[in-house]
Amino acid sequence: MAQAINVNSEIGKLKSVLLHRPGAEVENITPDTMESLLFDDIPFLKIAQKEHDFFAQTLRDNGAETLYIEDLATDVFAKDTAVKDEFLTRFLTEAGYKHGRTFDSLKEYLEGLETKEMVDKIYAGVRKNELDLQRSVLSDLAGSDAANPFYLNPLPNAYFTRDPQASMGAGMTINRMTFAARQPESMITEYIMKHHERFAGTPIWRDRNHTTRIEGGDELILSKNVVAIGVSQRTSSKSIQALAKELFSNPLSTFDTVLAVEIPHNHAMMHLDTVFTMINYDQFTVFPGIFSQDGNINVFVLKQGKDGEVEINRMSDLGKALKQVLNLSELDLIETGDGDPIVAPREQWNDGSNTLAIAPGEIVTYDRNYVSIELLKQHGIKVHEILSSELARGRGGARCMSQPLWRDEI
Ligand SMILES: NC(=[NH2+])NCCC[C@H](N)C(=O)O
Repeated sequence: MAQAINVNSEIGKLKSVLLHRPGAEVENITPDTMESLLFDDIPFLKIAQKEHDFFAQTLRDNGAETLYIEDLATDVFAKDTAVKDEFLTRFLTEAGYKHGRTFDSLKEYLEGLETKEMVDKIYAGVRKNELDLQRSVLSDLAGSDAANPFYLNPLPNAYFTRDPQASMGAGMTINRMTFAARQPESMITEYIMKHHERFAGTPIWRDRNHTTRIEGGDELILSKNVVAIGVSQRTSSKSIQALAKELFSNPLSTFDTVLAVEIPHNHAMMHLDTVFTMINYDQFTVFPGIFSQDGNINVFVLKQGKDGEVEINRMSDLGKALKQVLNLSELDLIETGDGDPIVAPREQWNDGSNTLAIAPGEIVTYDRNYVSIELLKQHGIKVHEILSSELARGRGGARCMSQPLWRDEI
């Protein structure tokens, strides 16, 4: 069985990447649902798609195969109706439907679609006016359920393929997402990893069947041995400790160190990769707002201890911790917005730190963050600028919108 995933760094030449093209789900956001759907505005889909296509073409032009998760899901469900049936049953159950009239009608509706159309509908959501269902129970007539125009909510965050899963070495984590708006996304990943022949035999370091949460924006592969994970609004320390234990004990894993980095818990900095990314052997982007007045930050170095336990060493200097775990004598922390008190928060908000390295010292990032871009160039980084006016309204950048499947070794 060929190895499907190989991600042992953040900077190795990007050869294969998982994407999702924004679809109808993005225009199924309303002002009332924007916040619960984790968006800060409603993108204009046509432009968001053009921008995403430009992003994907930039990756292809620089040697990466672009795989779309909706196509992989279609492959799986078109090939095996029993798997499709099981998926729909679990998907509807997780959406809160018990077996009965609505459950049966929804399942029949989705099963009646061509498979690709069904997958698009799973992402887009199912509106109540798509089914002619008699509403005979009170919850259909009054209260929050009645007010919701959807039987199945849209999944507008799906184009941020970084988060519901995380490639790590030769394996993957399939993530228990924090908010209900995104939890269904990783079920699609689960079915692809389980049933798509391309991923047969891929080790799963942690699956989504947990109560403690973790999201891929917090999971950075700093080297073959070191993973950095954010303690953030979206990832709990319990998940990090459990994943570290798995990585240290699983014979298929090469990881022996986890760097847990505690960042502010808020929407703007929801994941570690919104404030910190690795862009070269010894160069990183960093948003200065994650440090205290005296430049400190909570960093915990987790290593294999005695009897399978995890040993934890606390540090307060990110640079020192990175030098220690990566065996670097020097390093270059490049500040978002050149550290300016106005520019830095503005460009961090629009993902100026959320860069995607496609090779050592070569990144893709949103064109709008021109102060950060200028500074990166001054530090010798090759920058590919991508369009961002509509995509950025989802509060994610180039790293958020990509899940590497294969990177060349560095
Ligand atoms: N890796 C990232 N920074 N992902 C950004 C995801 C943005 C998305 N609206 C959310 O709140 O989940």
